[in-house]
Amino acid sequence: MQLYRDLDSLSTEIRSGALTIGNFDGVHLGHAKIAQQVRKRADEVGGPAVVFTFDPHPVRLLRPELAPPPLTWTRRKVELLGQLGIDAVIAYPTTPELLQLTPDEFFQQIIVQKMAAKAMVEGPNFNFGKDRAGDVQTLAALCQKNGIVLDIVEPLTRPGETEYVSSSRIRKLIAQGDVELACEMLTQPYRIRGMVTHGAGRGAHLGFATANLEAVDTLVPEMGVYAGMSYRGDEIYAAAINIGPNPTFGEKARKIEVHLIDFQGSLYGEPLEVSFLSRLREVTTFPDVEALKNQLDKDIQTTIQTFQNYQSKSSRSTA
Ligand SMILES: Cc1cc2nc3c(=O)[nH]c(=O)nc-3n(C[C@H](O)[C@H](O)[C@H](O)COP(=O)(O)O)c2cc1C
Ligand SMILES: Nc1ncnc2c1ncn2[C@@H]1O[C@H](COP(=O)(O)OP(=O)(O)O)[C@@H](O)[C@H]1O
Repeated sequence: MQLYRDLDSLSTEIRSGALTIGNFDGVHLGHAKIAQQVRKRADEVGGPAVVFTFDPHPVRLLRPELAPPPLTWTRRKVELLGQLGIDAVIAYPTTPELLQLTPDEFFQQIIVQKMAAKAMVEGPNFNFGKDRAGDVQTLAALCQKNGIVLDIVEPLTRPGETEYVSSSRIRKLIAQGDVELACEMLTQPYRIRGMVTHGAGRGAHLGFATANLEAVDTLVPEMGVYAGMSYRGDEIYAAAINIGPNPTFGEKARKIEVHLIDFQGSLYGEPLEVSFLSRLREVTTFPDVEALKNQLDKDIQTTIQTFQNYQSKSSRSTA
């Protein structure tokens, strides 16, 4: 899997393939449906399967106050799209000049000249060019004129639901703490990353050392205690996560704390990734430290169980 950040250094392997343009934030099941069609068309035309995405999202430049926190950082998006059979991702720098291109100019300069696309795949609500003036009808006409195959893939709806799976819907679920339902709509459990910094130095004494995460650049779930996993390089640990203050100790600041089960050692200064499987409970004020420790014991047991269930479910689905 290749990540490109401009179109000048594009190797020829990136040209003449099947292309989709979009934000792909979170990489959910609807995105997977599009990626599958891109893969199929790429094989038919004998070229690469390519995702073209803007980095940062245009809304971040045009209306920063409206830009929601993203669900994925670029490298993670690339990783997830790679798992769906995509060969290359272009994370194109969003510049004011680029946003000035009319739909026609964008199509000619990017899709035809730079990418030489042979096939395109989009959803029905695709817009492109200055002021989002181009839509799927515009795109269909341009593709036809240039001999490019175009598929419009219907948005994915889960069985029994009417609202389709979307990044904004998943964003809402995570902001409310419903990481479990979000997980069912994503191709992988929701993940954040951060750097481990020093906290109050209490955790180890309690018998539950917690890595405090800072510099998280994507959406942080609602406050609460969660069961999940933590990734330290190639190592994976079951992890009990606390997002919130430490009211038992009179601390009001929101922290993101991760206890890695069966890990010993130092994590200070390291990057750490954490994913969320389920929300266990609210952050509570305990009458004393003993009561907190008893509850932490229970949280850890539930986390181990949740982790094991997840692992056996994912090994069944890949078997
Ligand atoms: C899984 C988990 C759940 C927690 N739940 C609570 C809680 O409900 N109430 C609370 O006051 N602190 C809770 N804590 C936070 C501990 O109070 C905190 O980890 C401890 O004070 C250590 O802080 P330090 O890392 O700054 O030293 C929780 C921590 C973990 C790992
Ligand atoms: N199982 C573990 N989970 C999380 N952190 C651990 C673990 N074992 C050791 N550590 C280390 O201990 C630190 C946390 O200890 P703690 O006493 O809670 O201090 P702090 O308040 O500085 O976070 C982590 O940042 C990490 O370097």
